[in-house]
Amino acid sequence: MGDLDFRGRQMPAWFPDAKFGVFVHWGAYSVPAWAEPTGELGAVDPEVWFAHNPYAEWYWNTSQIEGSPAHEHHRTVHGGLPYDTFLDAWKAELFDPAEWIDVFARAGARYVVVTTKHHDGIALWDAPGTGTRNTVRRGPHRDLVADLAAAVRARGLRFGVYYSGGLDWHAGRRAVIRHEDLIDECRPHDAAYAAYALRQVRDLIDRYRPDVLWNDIGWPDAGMADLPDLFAHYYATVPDGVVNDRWDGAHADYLTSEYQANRQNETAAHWEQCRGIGLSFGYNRNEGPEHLLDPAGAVRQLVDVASRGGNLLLNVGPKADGTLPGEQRTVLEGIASWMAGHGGAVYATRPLGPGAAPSDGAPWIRWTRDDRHAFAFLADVPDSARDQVVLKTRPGLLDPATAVRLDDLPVRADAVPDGILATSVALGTPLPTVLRFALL
Ligand SMILES: CC(=O)NC[C@H]1N[C@@H](C)[C@@H](O)[C@@H](O)[C@@H]1O
Repeated sequence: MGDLDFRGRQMPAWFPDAKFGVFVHWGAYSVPAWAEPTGELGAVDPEVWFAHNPYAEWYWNTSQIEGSPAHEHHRTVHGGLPYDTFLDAWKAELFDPAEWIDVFARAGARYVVVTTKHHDGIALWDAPGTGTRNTVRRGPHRDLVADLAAAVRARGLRFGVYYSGGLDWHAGRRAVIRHEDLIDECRPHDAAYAAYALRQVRDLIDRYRPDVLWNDIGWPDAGMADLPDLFAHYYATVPDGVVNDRWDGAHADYLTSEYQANRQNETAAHWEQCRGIGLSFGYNRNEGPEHLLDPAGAVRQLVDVASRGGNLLLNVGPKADGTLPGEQRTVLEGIASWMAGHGGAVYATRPLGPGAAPSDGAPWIRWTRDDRHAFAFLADVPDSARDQVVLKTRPGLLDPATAVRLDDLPVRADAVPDGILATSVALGTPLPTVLRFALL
């Protein structure tokens, strides 16, 4: 990742301390809210990915692919109408930004990143150059970016903007049929689009002062020379802002992975894994419980990422009417109740590093640390273990006698040859139990 003139720029502590953010993908695509729940990015054959795209926010593209189920769905259910019809049908009549952010804050999110313009080219603010192709002039008739920025900041959370710099289906490109299309064929790279996109990102910076600048897919070739000034302007406007890595290699404060894709980025000094609660970022009416993380799964995703030094950006796909889908809200509320008693073992921690081994099976074990303590997260301890588990640690790392459970239930911890034998109750639950030890 080639740093431009920002060599040696320090990562603001708030970002790695935050550990947990909520992503919001909300757009005209939330009206059809239709995709095949095929599988996770990185686990589905790229050859079938685009025609059977589980990302409901890709509806315009998927429905253009002849022979795809989405194409058939669009023809039979929506009469093959132009995609922008969905913008006018998007009313957001029940949208209550403060209510959303209350759910996200209680779940323990420390930052919220919202789509401001996704690949469909429709802006959620009165973006320069979009004419009426935005939510202020049509559909919701609201500056949704401003509404969300205000609600996020009123709750003391950090606010970030997602912008699709690399793909804009209104910039006159054909549908993405296969992965290599994403490089050139289907992406706008011309000077006119580069000026258009630059003007919009500068507008986002100047209007909303976002704490996170989250670009996606890449940046137009003709606009790469604009980026040093853009980032300099951003940092001058938001000194402790952070920039992600999807600018075609121009610059990054941190690297990103997405579901199972780009996992190699999770070894960087600073990184963030993004994924939906289900298989899609935009709301997909075809997703059922079998496609979604359950609360324990979401908590363990967060703990696993935090234990390896990353942040989890977990996505919520609101419905077109502005309500949060019940099944997604349930997951967030499950995270909330666990984080209420255990967040202190996640926030502002760092990987414990060598000397204490995570597990890759049952029991599920992860570690974090702060300046004075090590935290062991245990889940799925088999019944046969009778609520005992050996935590593999090196001698002299931590003091077993100082073991306490963060939920105040009793625990016994004894030094054994390859670590610590912890004995307690209900270690077999899917939701992690957390033990705290003093570091020696
Ligand atoms: C790895 C990659 O380029 N992903 C693009 C992907 N990012 C997600 C956060 C969603 O916005 C998808 O719709 C988008 O295509």
